[in-house]
This record gives sequence, C-alpha cells and structure tokens, in this order.
Amino acid sequence: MEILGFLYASLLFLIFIHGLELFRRRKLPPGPIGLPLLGNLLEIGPKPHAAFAKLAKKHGPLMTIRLGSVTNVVASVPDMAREILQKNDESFSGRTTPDAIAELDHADHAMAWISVGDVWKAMRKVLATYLTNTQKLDSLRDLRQKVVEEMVQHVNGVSQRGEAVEIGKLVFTAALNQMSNTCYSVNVADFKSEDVRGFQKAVKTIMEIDVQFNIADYFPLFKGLDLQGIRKKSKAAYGWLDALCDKFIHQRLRDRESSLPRCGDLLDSFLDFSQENEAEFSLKHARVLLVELFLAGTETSSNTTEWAMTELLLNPKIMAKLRQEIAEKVGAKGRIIEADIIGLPYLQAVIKETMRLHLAVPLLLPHRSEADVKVRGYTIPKNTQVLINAWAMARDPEYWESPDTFMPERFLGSELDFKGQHFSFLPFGSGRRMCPGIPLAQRVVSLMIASLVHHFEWELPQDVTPENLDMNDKFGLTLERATPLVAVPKIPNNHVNGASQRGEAVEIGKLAFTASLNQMSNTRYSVSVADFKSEDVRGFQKAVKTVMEVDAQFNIVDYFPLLKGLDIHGIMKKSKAAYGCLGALCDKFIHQRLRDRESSLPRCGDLLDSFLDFSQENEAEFSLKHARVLLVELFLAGTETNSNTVEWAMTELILNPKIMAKLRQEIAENVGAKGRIMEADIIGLPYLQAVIKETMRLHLVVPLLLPHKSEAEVEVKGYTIPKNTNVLINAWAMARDADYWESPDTFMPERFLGSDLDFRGQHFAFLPFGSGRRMCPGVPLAQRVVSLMIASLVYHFEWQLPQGVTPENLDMNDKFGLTLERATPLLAVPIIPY
Ligand code: HEM
Repeated sequence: MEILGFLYASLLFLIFIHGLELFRRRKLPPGPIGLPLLGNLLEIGPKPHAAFAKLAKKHGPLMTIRLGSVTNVVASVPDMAREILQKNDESFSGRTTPDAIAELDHADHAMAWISVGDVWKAMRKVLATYLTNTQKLDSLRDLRQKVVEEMVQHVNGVSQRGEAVEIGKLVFTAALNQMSNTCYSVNVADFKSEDVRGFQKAVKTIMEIDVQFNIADYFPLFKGLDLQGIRKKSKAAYGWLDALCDKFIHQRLRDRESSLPRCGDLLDSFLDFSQENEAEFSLKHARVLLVELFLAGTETSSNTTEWAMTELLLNPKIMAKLRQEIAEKVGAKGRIIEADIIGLPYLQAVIKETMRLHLAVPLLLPHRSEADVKVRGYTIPKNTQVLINAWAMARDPEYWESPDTFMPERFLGSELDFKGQHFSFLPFGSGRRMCPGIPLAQRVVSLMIASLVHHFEWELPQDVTPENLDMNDKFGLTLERATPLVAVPKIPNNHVNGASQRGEAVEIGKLAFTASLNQMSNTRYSVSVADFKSEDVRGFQKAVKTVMEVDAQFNIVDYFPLLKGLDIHGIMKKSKAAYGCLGALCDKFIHQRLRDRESSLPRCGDLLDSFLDFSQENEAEFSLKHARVLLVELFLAGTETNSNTVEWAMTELILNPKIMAKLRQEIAENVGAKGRIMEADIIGLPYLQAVIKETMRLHLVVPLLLPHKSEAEVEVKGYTIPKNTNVLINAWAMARDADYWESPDTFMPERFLGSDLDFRGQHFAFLPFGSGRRMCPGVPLAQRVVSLMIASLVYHFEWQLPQGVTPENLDMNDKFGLTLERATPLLAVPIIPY
C-alpha cells in the first residue's frame, strides 16, 4: 500500500513538473519536451551540432532545447541567425561562462567570456589598435613569413627522408610560433621536437572542456563539486599557459626596468596601454588576453588548414588548379609573399569552402540574452543561452547546391564572404561578438596553405586511400579531425633538391651529362638509361669521354701512316673498348626492339622505330649497321657537348652572381604564368640565349671543330692547298681574338643582346657549331637541351661554391679533347630558395 502511495505521488510530481515545463515554454519557441530533470540531454550525444540540426528539422528553425535545468534556444537557419546576431545584437551579446573556468581569472577577465561593458570594449580596442588593423598586420608580415619559411624548410627535410608529416601538428606549430613571435618576439616551439605537444595538449584540453558536457553547467546545484574533474583539468591546462605568459611578462618588466631596448611586439604595446589605462586594462587583463590569443588564434587556424589540406588531397584537380594560380602569382618573385597571395581568388575560394564544409567553431561561442527579447512572436527570457548552429546552415541544401561536396568554384565571382553579412555562412560569427581575428586568421591560413601547396606535391601514406581516409570530426569548441591527417610531401625536381636538402655539393658536369644522356636515350629508345643517384652513369661518361679524348689525342699512327696497325700508345685498344661499350648498349636496344616488332607489340614511335622503318625500305644505303653506328654517334655528339656547355655556363654564372640574378629574373618572369619551366617559353628568352652564346664563345666546346680534309687541290688567298690536306679551323682563337671582341676574356652576355650575331655559321668569328656543309646538324636540339638545363638549374636553385673554394681559387683550366672540358669537375651546392 505504501509503495502504491509512493508511486502515485511520484506520478503526480512528474505531471506537475511536466505542466510547469509546458507553462514555462508557452512563450518560448517550440522544441522537444524531453525528460523531467534531464530535459533533452540524452538526445544530444557526442555531436551536438549534428543532433541540433536533426531536431530542427522536426521542431523548427528556432527551437527550445532544455539541457538539465538550462534553457537553450537554438537558431538553425540564416533568417533566425539574423534576428539574433543583427536585429537583436545588443540583447543577445551576453555570454554564459562555463563552469570549467569558474575559479580562474579567465572567468571575469577573458574577452570571449565577459559581458559587453567597459572592460570588454577596452580589450577589443587594444586588439584592433595593436594587432588586427591593416597597418599593424602589414608591419608584422615578415615575421609570419619567417615562421612559414621555417615550416617549409622542415617539410623539405621530411620529404627528403621520404617520411610522412602530421599536418595538424605541423600547422599548429607554425600558427603557435606566429602567435608567440607576434606576442613575445620568440619561437616557443620547434618543428623537429616534441615540445609543441605541451602546448597542443593544453590548447586542445581547453577547447574540449570549455564545451564538454559538464554536469555543473546544467545542474547548478552541483557547481563547485567538480564531479567529473573538469575544473581540475581546466586549471592545469590554463595554469600551464598562464605560467608561460607570466614568465614572459615578468622578464619583460625586468628588461624595461633595466632600460633594455624595446622589442616593439604585442607585449610591449599591452604593457604601455596597461600603464596608461590601469583601471580597465590591468596587468591581469593583459595576461589573460595574451593567453586568449594563443587559444583563439592557433587551434582555429591550424584546424582550418588541416581540413583544407584534407580536401585538397582528396580533390587533386582542385589542388592542381590552386597550385597553378599560386605559381602564376609567385613566379616573378620565386617565393611566396603574403601580400601577393592574400587576394588570390581561387585560394580564397578554397579557404571559404573549407570553412563552409568544416566550420571551425560549429555553434559559435554560446550567446546569452541580456534581457527578455521578442523574436518572431516568441519571448526569449533574460539569461537564456542562445546557440547559432552555423554548421547546419553551411550545409543546408536550401542555401547551398550539393552542400556536401567540396566545390570552391561556388565562391568564385560571388560576393559571399565571411564578414558576417551572409547568414548562411558564419564561420566567424556576426554582430558585436563576432571574431575580431578575421584579418589575421585570413593571412595566416592563406600563407600556410599556399606554401604547402606551392612547394610540395602531396600523397596519402601507402595504406591510406581516398576511400578509407577517416573524414569524421570531433566536437569541441573547434571542430577538429577525429584522426590526424598524415601525408607525404614530395619535392618536384628531386635529385638536386635532395642534394640541397642534405647540404651536399653536386658535380654539375655529371648531372648535366646524365640529363643529356637520358634525353638522348628517351628520344632514341624511349627509356632513361642512367639514374641520377647511382654511379652507373660513370660507365657511359667514361666511354664517351674516352672516345672524345682518343679521337683528338696525338696518335703517332695518324701522322706516320707506316705505323698504322701497330697501336703504339694503346689508343686503338682504348677506343675499341669505349666504342664497344656504347655499341653493345645500342645493340641491346635494337635487338629487343626487333623482337618486340616480331611479337607485334605496340610501336614506341621513337627514333629507333623510325630508323628501323627507314632501314627496311632503304636497306642498300641505310643498313642495320648504319642505323647502329648513327645511333652511337648521336650519343657521342649529343651528350658531352651539351653537358660541357652547361658546366661552363654554370661556372661562369656562379662566378658572376649579378648575371645569374639577371638571368633568374628573366626566367622567373616567363615561367611565372605556368609555374614550371616549359621549353617553349624559355627557348626564345634573349638573356638566356645571350648567356648560352657567351658561354659558347668563351668556352668553345669543340675548339678546332672536327678536322676537315681537302678533297682536291684548292687555291686559298694565293696559296695552294693540296688534296688530302688536314684543315683545322681554330674557332677557339677567333672567339677570343681582341680584333673581333671587346674585352674578349671577360664573360659578358650583354654583348649578344640586341645583336644579330648568332651561331648559325654566318659569323665567322663565332663558330661554336662550325659552318658550311659539315656544320653540326644538332644545333636546334642542342639549343633546346642546353637552354632547358640551364634555365632549370638557375630557376629552381641558388648556387654556392663548396667550403674552401673561392671564386679566386676555382680552377678555370680546360682540358683538350674533341671537346674542351673543365680540367677539374665543377662542384657546387644547390640551395632551394624559399
Ligand atoms: C580560422 C580562424 C578562426 C575562426 C574560424 C574563428 C572563429 C570565431 C568564432 C566563430 C567566434 C565566436 C563568434 C560569436 O560568438 O559570435 C570567435 C570569437 C573570437 N575570436 Fe576567433 N576565429 C579564428 C581566429 C581567431 C584569431 C586569429 C584570433 C586572434 C586575434 C581570434 C580571436 C577571437 C576572440 C578574442 C573571440 C571572442 C570575441 C568576443 O567574444 O567578443 N580568432 N572566433
């Protein structure tokens, strides 16, 4: 009987509570009724933004949600957001302080949590004056640039080791150092060390607990009991950041007492302002605001960048289009400058689209009504917590076409932006509590994304595919990725980049020889025969060099025909071995190709295919043997000549930094538009061509041309040259003759500018390719190959002589052979300009 009575009384109590709830709600917007005491708490789950969006579909765009004993009004469509943040901005400008920070200075000093009043106004004024106005931001530009350059250097190293990068940690470190440099003029974290985890942990803890379900926030009776240990966690995390900040403040105060020079950073400005306005901006306010900037400005910016990189990795076409836009802008300068990229429309569209799809602060910060407010016929009582579900609006198909698709194009040519006037897109909020950090965030995020995209190509790690990449988010004050994004950076132009990263010198001749060789072998056989990293290339280089040497070497047999066949110097033996090596390689390709043709494999369409076709049809004058000899000859003629010219050109450019800079500028201006060197663009560049001509003049690769022989008796200027006479043209001497050249020993490309002097065999003081019917047939090919190699080396790298080598002691001797090569190989250290 007693039990029945108890049950009956409980039932009556519940009915009473329910009635009370209905009465209290009669003027509030509709919403799910929920359970007694708990309200709708059980309906919310770990992703409140998604749960609210679902409930709004049933209960309407402005709904009431009771969480424990706290009444919340949630706005889920742009119209309602406008009512709250614009029309009734002042009335809804309050905040509810989370219990997590109740015991800390931050509760009544932090700009994000205090009510709008004199102190709040002073704080916003301090920020606007000393940090976020355009002039101030411009003056801090170099500092942001420096931090991002450090980030790029770090990723270069990672790329070189073939490792993956945790993008979130990387960009968090960059955002952190940007803040710490702005505030205290120091880096507080190192990209290489794990130190940054201390910060990341403190910041992430705060982001989590400030919005974590805390029983004390919903049942005020439990305030102060800290049943979940949230206050304790919060105290530890804020304590960590406060202590660091205190350290900087006290050190600075001591420095100021000792009259040390000012740093001119934010801390200096805050201390000045605090001295003059002690009442509304005490030292404590300064300290809290500095910590707040770290909190507000690091995780938000780094999360946005991490999501942007996630979407770009999943959408390679968008990544390519963005890279193209950045390259076009950066091209002329060769490095990313914040002022250049900030206004790029596609970059800004990518950032906006990231902010739309992955809203960093999905429910904004909770607002609170400062008075009873009428909204669309409902009455929202004073002290109601008001949440704006910006996340739901940014994904609502009513306002966005294909809302779940990442499509930056939707922002192109549209005036839709994040300045708080378009209520379907509120990544920074709107109205008087709107984020004051927009201009800073925009610069930081733009610079980080542009640098990562411009300098690297990105791949997912081996075991991750676009299909299985985790795209879940984790709710907190900011909406971060549930699992960190890990990606592998690849540097375009790998070989020299690698050396640069290791700080090693490159043997330019070997490098250029390998490139020439592979260009030749690809044209002839559709394969690369040499690898930049291996020593294999030495075998080829040795064979080619040997042929070049022995063909021009003094050979007693050449001058005393009686001795023919005796091979006194062993030259014939050497020659046979060298030609044999090249011939064998050529044979291998020919036979393989003949087998492929028999098996009806598809044609490669290369020179070898053409030679075989031609040989089949013209067997008599062009047999397989002719084809083989011609192929070997092309290797001989087209590798060492090109690579020697490149090596000499680089020698002169390193010795003449002004010429190198002028050339780099010319190339950059032309490459800019495409972001990579295209042969068609650079081939006609006048200064590049002048540098090549001047190299060919001063370092004539084939100094005596190939020896000619008279085919009959010839009269020349009154002399008779008998048949079969060896005729040598000393092109080298003519190219350095003071009668024809001003300051002939000086490297002066300008002499060719605006002049029609060229190497096509019509200007007899300048015959690098000879003239007449035996003139080099490879001029157009050589010009392209050499132009491309020099332009690539100069555009992508700055070059230094190795330690111990100075321009004065660099060996400039040449070594005579069929080609005139450097007596000692040129070694130089490539440096990647940022
Ligand atoms: C991608 C980067 C960022 C995003 C998405 C973001 C977003 C937001 C949002 C949504 C709010 C709340 C607005 C509201 O409640 O109506 C906010 C407030 C705030 N943000 Fe940002 N923010 C970012 C970067 C920054 C930076 C770099 C700073 C540093 C200057 C900053 C400082 C603040 C402060 C102090 C508040 C509190 C303002 C107040 O209550 O009066 N934020 N931010």
